[in-house]
Amino acid sequence: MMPPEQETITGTPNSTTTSATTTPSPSFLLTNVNRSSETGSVHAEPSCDHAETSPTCSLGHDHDHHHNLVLADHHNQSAGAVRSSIFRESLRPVTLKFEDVAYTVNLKPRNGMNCFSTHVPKPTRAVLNGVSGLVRPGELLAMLGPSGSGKTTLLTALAGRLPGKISGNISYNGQPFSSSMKRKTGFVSQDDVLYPHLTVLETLTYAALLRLPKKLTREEKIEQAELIIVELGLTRCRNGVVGGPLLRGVSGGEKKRVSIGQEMLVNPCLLLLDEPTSGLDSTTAQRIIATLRGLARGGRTVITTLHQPSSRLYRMFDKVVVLSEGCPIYCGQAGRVMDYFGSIGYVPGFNFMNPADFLLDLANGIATDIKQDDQHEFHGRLEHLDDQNSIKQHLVSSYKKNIYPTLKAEIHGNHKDPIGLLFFFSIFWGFFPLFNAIFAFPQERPMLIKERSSGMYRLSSYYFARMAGDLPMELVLPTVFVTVTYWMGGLKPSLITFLLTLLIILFNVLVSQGLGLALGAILMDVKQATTLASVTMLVFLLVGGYYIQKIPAFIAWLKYISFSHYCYKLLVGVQYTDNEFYECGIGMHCRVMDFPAIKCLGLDNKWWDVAALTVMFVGYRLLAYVALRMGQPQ
Ligand SMILES: Nc1ncnc2c1ncn2[C@@H]1O[C@H](COP(=O)(O)OP(=O)(O)OP(=O)(O)O)[C@@H](O)[C@H]1O
Repeated sequence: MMPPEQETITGTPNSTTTSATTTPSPSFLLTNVNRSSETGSVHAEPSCDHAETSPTCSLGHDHDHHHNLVLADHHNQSAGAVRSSIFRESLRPVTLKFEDVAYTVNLKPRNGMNCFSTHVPKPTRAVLNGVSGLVRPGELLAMLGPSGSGKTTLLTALAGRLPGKISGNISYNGQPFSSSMKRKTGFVSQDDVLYPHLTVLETLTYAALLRLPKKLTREEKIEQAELIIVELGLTRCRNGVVGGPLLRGVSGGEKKRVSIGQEMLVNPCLLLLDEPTSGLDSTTAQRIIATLRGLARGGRTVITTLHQPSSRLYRMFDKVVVLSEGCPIYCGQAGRVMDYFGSIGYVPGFNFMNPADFLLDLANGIATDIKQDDQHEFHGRLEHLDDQNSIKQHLVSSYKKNIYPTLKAEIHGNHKDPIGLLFFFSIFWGFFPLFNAIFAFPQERPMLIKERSSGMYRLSSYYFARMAGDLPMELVLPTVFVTVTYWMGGLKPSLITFLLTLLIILFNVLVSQGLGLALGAILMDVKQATTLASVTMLVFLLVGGYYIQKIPAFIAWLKYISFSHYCYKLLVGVQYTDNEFYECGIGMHCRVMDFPAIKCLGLDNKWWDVAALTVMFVGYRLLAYVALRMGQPQ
């Protein structure tokens, strides 16, 4: 059972296996958590509103990486500050999925070919061939590949700007490209399209005046342009002319940032950039990628093509797609490429090789080194080791075999979400005793009247008998469900975790039953009680914390009276301990309790949750009893 796609973001820094929604469930950690908890370095500070999250991770012995993150964080913070002041319109997160994208172009017939002949097929060329991927809000995806591998074509297709017929599926929050999506998409082309005679300030101001919605005043639009200048570090050259081939103007990096600024003005949810760092020195390139990462961390979906990023740049990407002659050879977490290619027999020629160089070599069919253990098999498989085409073919077929099925399942959301399933079953299983209990008192009116005349209301012996009768079922079925759920999730919980999970679900069942008794006793009308119970359960479910994490303030208090909320908190709480870590980036390990979707829940006081459930367990029954004593059963 998956939650529906949500607008709220409580993203994760590492989400290969996260849900296909914009809200990764805590289940993501169950398969990624480092149970040994030996990892030294930890980060902190994820926020419940990922849109403003700025994770600061201290890293395992990696100075460069640390430097990158500090730089990125600086940008994140400034990006966050500017966003909060200028972008009053909320950002709508976009999850972009593309599956089996293929694009073929017709080539001009060669001289001598008879164009009018119906027998000679028109020459065509497959520019893209079965490219798939998934990018969530908060993620920065880089497309890598040699020149002519199809990066720009794919980027243009994702921006909804590619003419001609594209086969495959491209969806934006599950919908095809639309005019409203177009308004939310920013596209920065490889060549900066700017007026050379305008200054940086004029360029951005005019763009703001022309592109921002009419409801903003002129002053507000100008203010936004000014803020973009600050955010992109263009203050020093704000009055310099942009320049062009015949007019010396600002530097290439500054020009590129002006182009990005033009798109940022409209606060795009989806930002696509074609080679934003081409021709720039590595520091400027790093600054631009850090800005993009900051924009992504602010809740945007950012995709960029790059030619040859340095290893420092590479480490800033969340995901990469690697293309070789239009075919994908890798799509997934940037930090896992070495592991993946190592697993299929390709290792870099020397230690500490830039992963981007390694990937580009592979995409060109150049395998610098092949693992000793795989040599034999490899020689058998390929006729000539230096045959670049064979290497490419092998990489493409390995992708199809190893990556594509998982990616496809992720795109379709067919992944396992054990906590979600447990929560769903606990709620689902709570419905039966709830509605069962509703009938207990209204159906017993005659007996209750009799009891009343004798001066003693009991909680119905009939009810007790039935509860006892139902108990085996109510115990056995949750046990089966919990076992099946863990089994389906591929997890092997400890016996304690398993028993605690079971206990929580049973507790939830009993509280649910108490609510049914109370409603039945208060209303003494099955129809009314059933309706009220359905509405109450729905509200409790929605504010429980699984489906919606950022509940509007005016109804947020409802979670305190929702037993589903406490049940969910405890269910999540028993799966993890305080000193567990998960991999939240390359070489980074974060505390599980700091995972945004978990931190939002606040699992620090589990005993309070148990106490709240106990109060409800007793309270509902007490309420039922009082209602029976005070009520007037006729
Ligand atoms: N409309 C078209 N007609 C003919 N060929 C095309 C067309 N569109 C793309 N191609 C070809 O498809 C291939 C991929 O082009 P694309 O611009 O996507 O590559 P790229 O990976 O972005 O290259 P670069 O890194 O050099 O920008 C190129 O060989 C290009 O010539």
